[in-house]
Order: sequence, then structure tokens, then C-alpha cells
Amino acid sequence: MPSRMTVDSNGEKMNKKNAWKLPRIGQKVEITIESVAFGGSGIGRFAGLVIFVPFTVDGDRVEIEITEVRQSYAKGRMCRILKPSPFRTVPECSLYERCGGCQYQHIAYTHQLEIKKNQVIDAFERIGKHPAPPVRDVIASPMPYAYRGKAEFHISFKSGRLPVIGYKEAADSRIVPVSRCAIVDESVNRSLTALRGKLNAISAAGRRGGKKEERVILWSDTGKAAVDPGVSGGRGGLVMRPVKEKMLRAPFQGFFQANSALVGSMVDSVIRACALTGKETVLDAYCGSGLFSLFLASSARQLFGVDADGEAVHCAAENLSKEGISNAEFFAGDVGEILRHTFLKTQQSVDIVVLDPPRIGCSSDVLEALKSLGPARIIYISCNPATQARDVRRLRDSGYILRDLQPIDMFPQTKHIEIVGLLERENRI
Ligand SMILES: C[S@@+](CC[C@H](N)C(=O)[O-])C[C@H]1O[C@@H](n2cnc3c(N)ncnc32)[C@H](O)[C@@H]1O
Repeated sequence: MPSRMTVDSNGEKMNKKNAWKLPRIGQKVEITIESVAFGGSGIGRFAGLVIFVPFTVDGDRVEIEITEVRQSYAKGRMCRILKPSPFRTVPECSLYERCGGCQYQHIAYTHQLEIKKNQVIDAFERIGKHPAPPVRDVIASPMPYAYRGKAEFHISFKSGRLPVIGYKEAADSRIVPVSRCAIVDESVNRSLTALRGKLNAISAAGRRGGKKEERVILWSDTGKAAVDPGVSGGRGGLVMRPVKEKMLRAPFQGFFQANSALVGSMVDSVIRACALTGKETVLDAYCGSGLFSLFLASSARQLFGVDADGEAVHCAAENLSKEGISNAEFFAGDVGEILRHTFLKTQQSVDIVVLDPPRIGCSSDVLEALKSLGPARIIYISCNPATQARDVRRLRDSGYILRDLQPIDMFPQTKHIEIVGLLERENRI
């Protein structure tokens, strides 16, 4: 008796008996993209298996080649678009799909925002186990291109050749030569041209010794670099960054929020979530150069800041004292250790914690210490919804309610998304 034929969600004809059969590497198949996963790849299905395909978007009908097969999913490379999604647009950059910097230039900007909102909802439902998480619409970047105030380029030196300056390729770790980047401020592109000229001149004169590969940070000149440490950006240099009519100093090699056009809105979201009345003690954990501290301290009774980067902490203290703020104290060190050895040991009470950890999120000891500290509110800022959802789940288990998630599109054209989350301690309600 012939086995029954069936049709999968994409209209693929498949033999029920063989439906479990995994596709082969190198096999070409046609699929329809249903959504875009966090990380940037489009998701389609073939024979019931989820397939991730970079540089596609929901609504695309594409021919793909299978590049990797696992038990529960496969990966593919797009060969051709059979029917384009209505959400497709023309990328601005000629290096798009080759350069590893951007993943969404082929997607209309308003749809990028919808995709990112859905990714935050998905992360909090799946990883955070939060039914119907309170996710707001994404705050758009006023500039979908030319928004980055800082970029890090790679330089490779090979004897007898001109140096190559660019970003890493999407597919491997080779450097794609970049002459102009569409997402950085134009002044960064001008600095890139100047840097290339400088390096070519050094190379023509016969560069001796030195590393084969280097990284260089270029900042936009909106804030005018106070000290330019030169091509390699030696430690000790400072950069000045304007935010909401104030000027902050930050270490040249250190962290500063990348989207110059949106950083003010991000600070406003944090101010709103803190809702300070002037009576609170605030802890700005992972404070960097004191961006949030600067705008919160004057509305708080007292503010403490903690960061592992000693140079950033030094900048934070200077940024606040320059504004005449005297109710702030900063600590250089690991957040978990300082919470345990300084705050919990001395029974220093804290009403509000602003938590802005790196992409990996908070360690268990930080979450444990927060449970003991018991602030009434935690404002958790993150550029990674997966680790944020994981940590928020633990905070909810410790008695916090997730009140609000405000995504902010600090990184248009890329897979990244920033989120300001607000949690309140349950017994306050
Ligand atoms: C995402 S940045 C946030 C900086 C700051 N809130 C801002 O908006 O400019 C994360 C910061 O965490 C700091 N950091 C990373 N790991 C740390 C740790 N274990 N303890 C303290 N600070 C840490 C980094 O130095 C960096 O300044």
C-alpha cells in the first residue's frame, strides 16, 4: 500500500513515513520564512525541522542550501529569493551580508522594530517563563543609519602589502576592508579615512615589527576627544560625550552607550522607572562612567556607584563632582563582592538598584546579594533579552514583580536590542 502524502506548513509535499528524515548538508530546498529569531536569522521549516537562514525575513519564499544539521534544527544559506517578503528593503551598505556588523539592513526599519519587540516577548515567555510579559513598543532610533558614536575596527598588517582596516566578516574571522560604514557618525568615517592615510604612510616607509593584527577605537567628534591617544589608543586617554546638555568624560578604551541620538531617551526611561522623590538611596551597579548616576543623584538622598573598570569609576566621580553633586560615592570592583563585603556587611540599606550588567548578565552571587539587600525597585537595563529574562526569572522567584519592559533600538540594522526593565518588590504592593 502506498504511504500517505501530506503537506507541511510551507506547502512542502512530504511522505509521512519519512517525515522524520533529516535534510542533508548541501541539499537545496525551498522554504517560507515565518519569523526572525534573536540573533538575526530568519526561521523556516522543512520536513517539520526548524531551519535558521541568515539575511532573510518573514514572508520571503527562498531557495536555501542546508549548511548544518542538528537533531532539533538545521541551518541554511540563502541561494535565491523566489518571492520577496513585503518587508524587504534595499541595504545602504555595499558590504552588507559580507561584513559581520549588520544583520537587518534588508528589513524595512519599522518592521525591524516589530521583530525586536517579538523577540523580547519570546525571550521572556520562553526563558523567563513569564506569561504575557509587559513589553512596550520599541522606542525607535531617530537615526536608523549614521547613529553610532563609537566604532571598533580591526587592522591587519602583512609585509609588502598595505594594511587592511575593517570589520570581521559575517562568515569567518577574516577582515573585510571598510572604507565607509553606514551606521557610524560621518565624523567616524572621516577619522577612518585619515587613519588609513596615516597607516599607509607608515607602511610605505617600511613598518618594522609590531603586531600582525590590531584593534582601534574611533569615536565621533561630537564631544571632541579630550586626549587622543593616537592610532592604537593607548590607555589613559579620555573622550568627552554629550548627553542631555551635559558633558561626560569616559575612558577612551572604555564603555559608553553607542547610539548618540538615543542615549538621552534611554536615560529618560531610567529616570522614569526610578521615580525618585528625593528620599531614596540609589545604587548604580555597573555604573561605567556614571551616565545614569549623573542624572539620578540630584533627585536622590544618596547615590552609590560600582564598576569593575577603575578608570570609568574615576571618570564617574569627576563627572558628578564637576556638576556640583556631592551626595555620590563610587567603588571600583566586582559588583557581587562589593554588595557582599560593603553593602550587606555594613547593613547599608538601598531603596533602588539600577542594574546595567554586560551582555552575559548578572552572576548568581549578584542575584543572591540583591535578594538579601531587598531594594523596593530594581531597574534592570540589558542589551541581551536572553540573559535578562533568565535573571528576571530568578528575581521574580525572590519576590519581585516584573512591571515593565521598555525596548529601545540603540542598534538599528543589527540584531542587538536594549531593554529597560522595571521590577518591584512584591510586599510593597
Ligand atoms: C553595559 S556597561 C554599562 C555602563 C553604564 N551603566 C553606562 O550606561 O554607561 C557594563 C559595565 O559593567 C562593568 N562590569 C563588567 N563586569 C563587572 C563586574 N563583575 N563588576 C562590576 N562591573 C562590571 C563594565 O566595566 C561596564 O562599565
